[in-house]
Amino acid sequence: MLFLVQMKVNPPTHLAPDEFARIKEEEKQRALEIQRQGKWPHLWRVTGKYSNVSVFDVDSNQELHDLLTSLPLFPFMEVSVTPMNTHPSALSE
Ligand SMILES: O=C(O)CC1=CCC(=O)O1
Repeated sequence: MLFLVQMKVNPPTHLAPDEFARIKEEEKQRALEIQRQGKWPHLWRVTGKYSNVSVFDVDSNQELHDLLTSLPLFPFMEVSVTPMNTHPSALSE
């Protein structure tokens, strides 16, 4: 199942900068782990914004929820999820 996921990061104001830097490094390592598992095939920065556009390839809504909530930055992000189907006019999936 493919999902378009958009994540907007809202950096916390109550954390010291080095603490937030540590969380961002943990986020990177967790994101790399999920990508290596083949569950996160696309991750793009939205130009000019602290935001990304991603595609997740998972087996269920629950699996996507579990992956997203496992991200260390999850408490500091607004996340929107759009389920996707193959388009009938698409040349390839
Ligand atoms: O910086 C972001 O867009 C948030 C994020 C998601 C995965 C990652 O490594 O950073």
